[in-house]
Amino acid sequence: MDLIANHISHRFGALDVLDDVSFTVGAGEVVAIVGPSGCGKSTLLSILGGLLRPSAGVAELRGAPPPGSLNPLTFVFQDFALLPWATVEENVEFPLLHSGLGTAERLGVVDDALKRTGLSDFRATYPKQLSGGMRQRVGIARALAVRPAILLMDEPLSALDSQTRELLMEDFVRLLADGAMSAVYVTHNLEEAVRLADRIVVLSRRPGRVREVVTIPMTRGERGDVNARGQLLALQNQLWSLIRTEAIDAEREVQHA
Ligand SMILES: Nc1ncnc2c1ncn2[C@@H]1O[C@H](COP(=O)(O)OP(=O)(O)OP(=O)(O)O)[C@@H](O)[C@H]1O
Repeated sequence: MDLIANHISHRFGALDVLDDVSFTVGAGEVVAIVGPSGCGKSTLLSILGGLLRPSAGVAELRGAPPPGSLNPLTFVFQDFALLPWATVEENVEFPLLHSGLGTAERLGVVDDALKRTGLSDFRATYPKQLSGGMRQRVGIARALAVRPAILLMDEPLSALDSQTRELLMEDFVRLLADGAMSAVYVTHNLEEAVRLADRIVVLSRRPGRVREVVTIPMTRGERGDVNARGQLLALQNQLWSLIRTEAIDAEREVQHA
């Protein structure tokens, strides 16, 4: 299933946020969106996920969802967005409650999502008893439970310390390895972008326009190798040189706002 951003523009009142943004996320592909603060990355993700109607253009899905998919698109948020009064298992089951699945099938799906995220031993635990990294794993398990074609991720690792971030990046690489799911990955972190994405859409300062699309010429597996570090760093520098000047301007603008 492909996700297509087709000439998307958006304004909030008098504020022009996105200007004629187009790209395609093919089946099994991971596309990162980077750009200066406030350039419209989260707004674009909301439009792609159908939470927000763009002022112009359209976000389209093409092709059939994977078998058994309950929802072709699902979000993973920076703040995890878990239900604090519910256990890990109940949090993961939550999006399935009105899915029409029978209890046995529902619990099977939950088991599978918990297994894939290494949470099987924590099913009866409450979010407040878990570390940030484990909470985000619950957020990911809940997203997987609807068997999505495409994960929409908004800074999913930014609330975590660097070691936990590294471990979760490895989790993402594993989860995405079979090419069954695609992802759109919004991040400020260029290291995450070059480690995880197949292509990186670089947006300009607000109103965000597609400035460049950078393709990463290595498989995700190859990027885990120590010998790939130099090449990844060079790609990160290439991205930073594309957004540096505008990031400084955007920062000044935020400080004076
Ligand atoms: N609901 C809204 N109403 C009005 N303005 C909004 C709304 N949501 C976002 N904005 C404004 O739109 C602009 C783009 O916001 P958005 O959060 O999409 O940018 P971003 O690139 O994700 O930002 P950051 O990098 O800081 O996370 C900002 O100036 C923001 O203040």
